[in-house]
Amino acid sequence: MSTAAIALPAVRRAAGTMRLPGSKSISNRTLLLAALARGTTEVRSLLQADDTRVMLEALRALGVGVESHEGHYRITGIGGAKGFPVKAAKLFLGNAGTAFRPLTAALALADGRYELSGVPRMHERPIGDLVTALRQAGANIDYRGHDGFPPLVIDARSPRESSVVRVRGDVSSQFLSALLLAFPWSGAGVRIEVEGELISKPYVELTLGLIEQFGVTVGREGWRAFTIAPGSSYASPGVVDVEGDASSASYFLAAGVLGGGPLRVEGVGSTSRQGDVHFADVLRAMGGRVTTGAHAMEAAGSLPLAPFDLDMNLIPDAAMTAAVLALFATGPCRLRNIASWRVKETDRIAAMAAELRKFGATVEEGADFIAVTPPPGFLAPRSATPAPVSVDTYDDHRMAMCFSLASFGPVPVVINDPGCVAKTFPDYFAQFAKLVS
Ligand SMILES: O=C(O)C1=C[C@@H](OP(=O)(O)O)[C@@H](O)[C@H](O)C1
Ligand SMILES: C=C(OP(=O)(O)O)C(=O)O
Repeated sequence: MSTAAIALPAVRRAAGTMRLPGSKSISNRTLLLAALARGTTEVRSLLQADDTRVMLEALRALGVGVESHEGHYRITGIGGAKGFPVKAAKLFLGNAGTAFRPLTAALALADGRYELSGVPRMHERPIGDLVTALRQAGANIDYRGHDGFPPLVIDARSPRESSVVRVRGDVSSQFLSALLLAFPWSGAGVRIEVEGELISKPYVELTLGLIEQFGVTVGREGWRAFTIAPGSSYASPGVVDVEGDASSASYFLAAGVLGGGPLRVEGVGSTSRQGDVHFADVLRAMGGRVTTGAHAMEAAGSLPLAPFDLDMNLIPDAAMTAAVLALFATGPCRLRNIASWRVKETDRIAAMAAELRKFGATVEEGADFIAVTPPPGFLAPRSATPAPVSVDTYDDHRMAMCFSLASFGPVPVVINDPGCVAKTFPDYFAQFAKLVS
């Protein structure tokens, strides 16, 4: 169900401090690892949003012990067991890639019958490369709708000795992350070979770092192959503090640059493995001033912004923020190597192009790039009664969040269905309103 549109007031200034919500990627990885580990894990500062809610509900439905108290969670792992306590379940996973892909891998190595489905868009997001890889390890997975896409039915794994699994890495890094997360739990040794150029590499580093925190070291040959020793198993580290979400930080850091600053985000900084902390470099390339402490970042700047032409493959989520910033640049900007945008919450290349054009930008799109020539006059002062631009959000939280930055321009902005931010940042618009004027 869609939510009532928000009319954003014209803003000029952005300054202040905000605490970031927990990282989506770390939250869902930690929940699954805690569920698979021996022992109890206390998870602090977990992201409270749709993507983590579906993961928590799925784990509960599978019989994993989940207790919550004042925003902290205690997960009692299933440890040495090679299956989940509940042997048959239907799991609804919304549009959460970080729940759907890793749970598919874990359940494919288990011993029950599970049906996994999501929202209609999730049923258009590819999963075939992961299923193909898991079948090499004896997984019994059937497609309920179209081949290569959810929904899926997973039955108990057939024992198979093959210890090499090949997975394509050029559609989503989540397939490789899913295999890396699940195999140590199965206890079977495996060598995972990556075919094609792996995209979104920092997310795999994040996976490896968290696996290590749960006591398993993965052997690796660069980005081409990863090995998990037979007899591996996860052990709870006791407590995990989830750091702030670096992708969510991108909107506020960008606001700090557009609106003077200083705007400080707390919860993520230079100690983070999240690739999107490097969005700071993109802001610097556009003329912004960004400083990075161990667990906080601060941005300041002024208009106009310098044009950019950048490969965004390592930061596909924060890259959407950069695309909207192109409206404020003094010349054409180009975002390259972003083919994965086409298979995310919506076709983000098409959606971004359509909405930027509403502001008068000239946009060229290709299979894996978007080029934006800013609209003439976008940096001019607001005229007396400009007509508002109504932004469609395509049930994509990032479309809603990044287009809030257009309110620094010369026209009023209306964001349609702003409630879609619930996927990763339910109170985004309230936080944004507190920091801009
Ligand atoms: O592993 C993860 O946590 C994620 C990986 C990325 O997806 P792709 O690997 O499909 O680019 C990213 O866009 C997504 O928001 C989260
Ligand atoms: C691509 C995204 O989500 P998912 O984890 O569902 O892939 C995203 O949050 O931008």
